[in-house]
Order: sequence, then structure tokens, then C-alpha cells
Amino acid sequence: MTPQDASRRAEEICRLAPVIPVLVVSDPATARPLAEALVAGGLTALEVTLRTPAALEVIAEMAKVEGGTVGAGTLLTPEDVTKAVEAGAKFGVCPGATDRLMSAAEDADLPMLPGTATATEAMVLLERGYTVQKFFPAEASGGAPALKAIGAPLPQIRFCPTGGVNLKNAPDYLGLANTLCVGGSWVAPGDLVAAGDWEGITRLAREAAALPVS
Ligand SMILES: O=C(O)C(=O)C[C@H](O)[C@H](O)COP(=O)(O)O
Repeated sequence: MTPQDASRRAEEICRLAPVIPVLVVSDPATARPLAEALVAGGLTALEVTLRTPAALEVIAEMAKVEGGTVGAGTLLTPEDVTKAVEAGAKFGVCPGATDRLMSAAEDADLPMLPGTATATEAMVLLERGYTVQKFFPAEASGGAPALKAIGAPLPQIRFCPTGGVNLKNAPDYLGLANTLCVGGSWVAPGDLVAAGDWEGITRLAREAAALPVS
């Protein structure tokens, strides 16, 4: 898959909903009800971070949920790419980007949302062909004003800001011309997942799905 095709697919995924839930799931038994609750609320693109031993099993379970598009986050190595694809991930997300990682994703036909936080990082990926990127860590890197400033000289890059984004500050990003959607963990808080409060999660998802995107 070329970087251009990967970016086209990443853009389609980012346009599915205003928010991509970033999920850190430890118990595979919660995977399906959690994904169903988020999809029911209108958040259909889901990112499962490879930060728990259960993550690959969680991806495989969530991939069975109708209406959902499940991706793998925190991809750091070519081996992560292989495992994510085998588990059924339809897209990949990484906090930054390396040549080795991006080549592995291109070889595996896995559309990637690679992370950048500076103009130089964004330009390096743009040079390779990636016009859709994740702005990470968004809030710590200057938030919406920083992303707006990056957009002035680099309007051809569209972003999914992630990291410190919540219901309150999401509109600041979603109002920017260079923001397709945001990523965030706030729609699946650990206490609600642990309590099996799927209705509560659907409510949070619905609220997030209703955020206007300009
Ligand atoms: O590891 C990755 O690939 C990630 O996507 C990292 C996440 O962007 C942040 O962990 C988001 O976390 P919150 O600030 O809690 O919304």
C-alpha cells in the first residue's frame, strides 16, 4: 500500500465520527460489550492500544462487532504491525513514526495514522506521502493554537489530534480546517468499563458523536 493510499484510507476512517476512542483494555471479556456500546453511541472507529497483554485478543473480539472499524494503537515495531494485522486490525496508530515502522505498515497494507508533533516531523512524513497524521501529544504540544499554526504553512496535511483531548477542548480542534477528528480515552473511562456500565459508555459516545466537525 502506498503512503498516498494509506492516507486516503486513514482519512475515510477519521471521517467516520468526530472522535476515535483510544482504548486500553485489560480484560478480553469486556471487549465485545465495550465495542458494541461505543458503536451504538455512534463512535465506529476504535483504537485499541497494544499496551496490555490482552490487546491482540481484544482487537480480534472487537473486529467481530458489526458496524465497527477496529485499529491497533501504540504500534512501535514491524512485529507489532504483523501481530495487529493478524488480529484483524484495519488501521494502525503510532505515537511517532520511524522508517522501519512505516515500511512495515506499507508492506502489510495497513493504513497508518502516524504521530507528529512538530513542523519538521510533519514535513518528513509529508515528503514520504502521508497527508493524514496524528498530532501527538496534542495538548502538551501546544493544543489547538499550535495545530492551527502548523496548518498555515502546511494546509495539505490533515490531523487527528490525540493526547489530553476531552469533551471540553475537542471543539477547539474540530473547528480547525486541518482537523478531521480527534482521538481520546475519555469516552471509555476505566471505572465504567470495570463496572460494565455499557449504557454509561454509550451515553458518553453519543455526546462525543454529536460534536460538530467543521
Ligand atoms: O499509544 C498510542 O498510539 C496512542 O494513541 C496514545 C494516545 O493518543 C493517548 O494515550 C491518548 O490518551 P488520552 O490523553 O488519555 O486521551
